Order: sequence, then C-alpha cells, then structure tokens
Amino acid sequence: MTQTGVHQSRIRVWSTVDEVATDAARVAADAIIAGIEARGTAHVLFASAPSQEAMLAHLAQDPRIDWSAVRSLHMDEYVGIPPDAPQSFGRWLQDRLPDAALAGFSRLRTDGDVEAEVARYVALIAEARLDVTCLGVGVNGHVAFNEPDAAAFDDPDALRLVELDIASRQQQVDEGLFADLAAVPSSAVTLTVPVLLSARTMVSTVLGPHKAAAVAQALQGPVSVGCPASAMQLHPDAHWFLDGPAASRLSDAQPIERPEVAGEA
Ligand SMILES: O=C1O[C@H](COP(=O)(O)O)[C@@H](O)[C@H](O)[C@H]1O
Repeated sequence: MTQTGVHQSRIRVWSTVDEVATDAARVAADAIIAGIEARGTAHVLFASAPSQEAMLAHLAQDPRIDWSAVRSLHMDEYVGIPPDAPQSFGRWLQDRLPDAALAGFSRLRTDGDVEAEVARYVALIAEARLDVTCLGVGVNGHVAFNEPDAAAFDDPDALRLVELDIASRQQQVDEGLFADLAAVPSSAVTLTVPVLLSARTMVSTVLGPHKAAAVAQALQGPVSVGCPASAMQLHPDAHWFLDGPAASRLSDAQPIERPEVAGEA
C-alpha cells in the first residue's frame, strides 16, 4: 500500500501540552463511555510513555467514566524487567490508573516464564473487544515496540518477542528513563500492529520537535512498515493530537485543524 494523503485521520494541533492532553483525553473518554453504554464494559489499550502522562492524568479525572467498568491492558514490556522497576511499562500504568481501574487492569509480566505469559495475554486480548487504543509514536515511527522494517501490518500473531531498534533504545535514554544505552533492555514483548489497530478508535498523542519527522512520515508518507505508525492511515477512526513542534513538518496535504490559532477553531 503506497497511498498518501487520502486517509481520514483527524489531526488537531494545539499550543500547549495541557491543551493537547485535554483534547485527547476527551476523545478517549467518549470512546470508553460509548463502550460501557454498549456492552457494560469498555476495553482500553494504553501505551506507557511520557507522551501519555498528561493525557492519562486528564482521563483519570474525567467524572463521566465509571472506571470499575473499564478493562485496561498495556502494549508492551521489556523482557526480564523487575515488576517494581520504574522503567517497567506495567508499573508505569499501574501507578497512573485511577484506583477504581486497578481491579480491571491486566498487567503483562515478563519476569517469569515469558512464553506462558505471552499465551495468557494473547488469550486476554482475544476476549477483549477494544474500544480505544491510546498511543504515541517513537522517534523512528514505532508504535508500541513494532519497529521499522520489522513490523508486519498483517501479523498473524497478537503478541511477539522483538529486538529493539537502536533508535528506540536511545530514545529511552534521551527521555531520562535509563542512565545509558547499555542499561536499556535489548528485547521486549509487544502487541502487534493488527491488535493495536483493532480498537474502534485510535487516540494518538505526540509531543515535541524530536517527533516531527516521524509524525510527517506517519501521516503524509506512504503506508509502509518503514514507519509502523503509518498503519494508522488505514484506520477509519484515527485521531491525532499534536503540539506545534510535533506538527512542524506536516504540509497542508490534508486538513489539519489548528484550534490554537485564534479564529481558526
Ligand atoms: O505509544 C507509544 O509512544 C511511545 C513514544 O512516546 P514517548 O512518550 O516515549 O516519546 C513509544 O515509545 C511507545 O513504544 C509507544 O507505545
């Protein structure tokens, strides 16, 4: 697939991180509430990343959400990381979900029998009807740990063991999560692209100038495993929430809402 600029993704650019986060959380909340209204329970897939911090803080405080009716899953985990390590994606999410959501949070543990844990999590995913995936994009265009040229958009597996791209590992250092490259695990388990995209709604929150190239490639480049985030062009209900620096390399190839510009909302 090499289509470019013909997709229906909604792109909104805001001036401040708080505005980005507020808008993204509102759309995620609407999808969660719709899931609860339709089926009594909503299933949400969360990324565990700094870009998601403010969005999740707003979402957690949304008084419209009955968190006891929300089933939360996460996307990926480093292989072998201790469950209480601050870099553990499962711990990151556990620390940020509201208390009422914790009973419904299924954590992916990789500190024991990884094969058995993958089988357990695959079964959970198979049962889930995902209402919304909340994610960001890596500097190299990865989503979860689906790395450029290693990801498959038609992957038959739901979860797989992957080696991390050097750019992904360096990103973790640059974000202050690990002291140096040697400290970043080299492998992880990740939900695959078809699973991420199986949610009814995609809420992609991307911040900062270091993401500008990946955002432009994802939204205005070809749909290609060279940029795994470009798969979102194929999703019928994908929403992108960007700050100005992250959006700085986008052209006007498709409509971009810029409510941060007075009078243009
Ligand atoms: O959703 C995701 O986004 C992050 C990129 O966000 P950042 O906050 O770390 O800059 C990505 O690394 C992660 O794998 C993905 O799941």
